[in-house]
Amino acid sequence: MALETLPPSPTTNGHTQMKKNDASGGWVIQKFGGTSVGKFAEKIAEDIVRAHLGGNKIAVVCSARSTDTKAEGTTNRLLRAAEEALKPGSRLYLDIVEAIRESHVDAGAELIKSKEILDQLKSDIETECGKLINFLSAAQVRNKAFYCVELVTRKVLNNYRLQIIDEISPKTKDIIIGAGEKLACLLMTALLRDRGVDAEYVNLDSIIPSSYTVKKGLDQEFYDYLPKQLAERIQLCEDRVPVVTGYFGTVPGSLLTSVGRGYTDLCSALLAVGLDAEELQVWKEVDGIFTADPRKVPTARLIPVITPEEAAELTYYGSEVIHPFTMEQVIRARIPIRIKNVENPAGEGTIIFPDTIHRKGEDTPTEPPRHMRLKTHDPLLVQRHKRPTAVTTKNNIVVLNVHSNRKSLAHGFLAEIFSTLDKWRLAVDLISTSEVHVSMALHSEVRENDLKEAIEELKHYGTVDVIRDLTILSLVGKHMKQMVGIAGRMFSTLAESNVNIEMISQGASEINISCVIKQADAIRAMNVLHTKLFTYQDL
Ligand SMILES: Nc1ncnc2c1ncn2[C@@H]1O[C@H](COP(=O)(O)OP(=O)(O)O)[C@@H](O)[C@H]1O
Ligand SMILES: N[C@@H](CC(=O)OP(=O)(O)O)C(=O)O
Repeated sequence: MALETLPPSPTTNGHTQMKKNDASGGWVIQKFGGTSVGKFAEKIAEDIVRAHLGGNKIAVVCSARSTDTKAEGTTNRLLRAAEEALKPGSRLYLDIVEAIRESHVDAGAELIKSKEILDQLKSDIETECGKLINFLSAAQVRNKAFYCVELVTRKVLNNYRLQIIDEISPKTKDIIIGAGEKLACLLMTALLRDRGVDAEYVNLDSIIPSSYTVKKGLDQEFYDYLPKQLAERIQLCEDRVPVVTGYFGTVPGSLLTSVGRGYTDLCSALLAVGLDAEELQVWKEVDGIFTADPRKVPTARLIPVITPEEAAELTYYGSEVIHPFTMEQVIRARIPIRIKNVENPAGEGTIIFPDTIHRKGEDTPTEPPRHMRLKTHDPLLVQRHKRPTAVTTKNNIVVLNVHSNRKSLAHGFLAEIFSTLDKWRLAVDLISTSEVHVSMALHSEVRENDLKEAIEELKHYGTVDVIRDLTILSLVGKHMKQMVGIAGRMFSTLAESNVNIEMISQGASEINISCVIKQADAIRAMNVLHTKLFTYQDL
């Protein structure tokens, strides 16, 4: 019998009464990232989920486990297994799945005291890993068959240059990575039950029926549809705590290509909307959003409240605390998002919610969150001092400078440049232009080959020079548009510290001033700006 259907045991691990999810308060969604599930599962079960029951109804969303870094986590291992399964004859994917199986069984054995629950968990892990191996083996067979057809076709066409398909289809990859969230949630459900919480495993892999189609990408229709589906599924849990796989099936266009890594944040956001939650809590290993990356700037301070626009700018410019798609739907539904630390559950964290001040282009200011009882000293009502909100850096930047050969008019020049970038699927992070000159900063983690091809093509329109090993340094803050001279202070501070500036750009949003500097200067520059521009008495 799978955990999904196992009846709660009334005497589990000495807990005579299983805690129910029957509080009168509204829903709070608690999303836990992979490294938190990997390192602090017990703390999550006891000090966070169990401790919150009683006041609110809780829904838990988990990512795939990472015991050390995300790079070494289950999702990356699964992606490696998928690559291996592509190679005809390779059996390495079996070793990878075995290592994943073993790490989940070991974690269960270490954490779970009830033999009955542990045995059940082990059997569920075996089943899940068995399904995964079958799927990977089938993908390998399919690939071999495709390879044979290619061989025949190319021979017919007199082309003997053979290629093995070197990329697994995005949909197949989605199904493979989904196993990571399923295993993490099976473990978390078992652990919660072991600690006296009546929990139910909720596997979302078929929440989107295969018949569901969208016209183009993940549009608003999809964002309205999925929360309803999720809410319906959660209602079936009645008064058990749902432990939901942050993986939500094969979405139109594929999860990895349409949403990308970090998709479990989006899942929790849509669940919050579907359940009309009081709050979405994203639990991490940092106290919230800081004025700068606390690993790089020791004097960085926690920001109590931040607007979604500011959080989005920080996310795009190197401080990715939550997935950029998380905010829009939740804020639309007037649900606050709170970033909290699993290692410090008592901390207030950072609340992401719009302030009630008019923004340019908007007639009506946003209303405060419906469920928050605002107090007069509430930070949402307190005007912050006029200083930037945060400073951030994004490394591995390459700058392309294109000087026009004046064979086309200025508007044609820009159109040609952008169609080249579009053709090679290159996204520009920052741009600065004059009629005959364009400087563009791109993230260099793009496919090196695409970048090379694009550069060759850009040479048709002018001379191109390429500068590598750069960093985008950005000041972000909603108050900056009223701060006369802030850009001047930013650049003079950098100049005084001998930081050379390669390129400057002020975002259209007016809440971001960015420049490009050498990567070797990045940490020093960020610390200098933080010291000089982030103290109240200074401005
Ligand atoms: N402004 C910022 N505020 C908070 N964290 C930041 C900021 N900029 C960068 N970071 C980094 O983002 C990371 C996010 O938290 P964590 O949960 O540990 O990472 P992950 O989601 O990658 O597992 C932290 O390690 C922190 O150093
Ligand atoms: N496990 C997935 C999804 C995710 O959201 O991860 P995390 O919450 O650990 O960032 C990934 O690594 O992409």
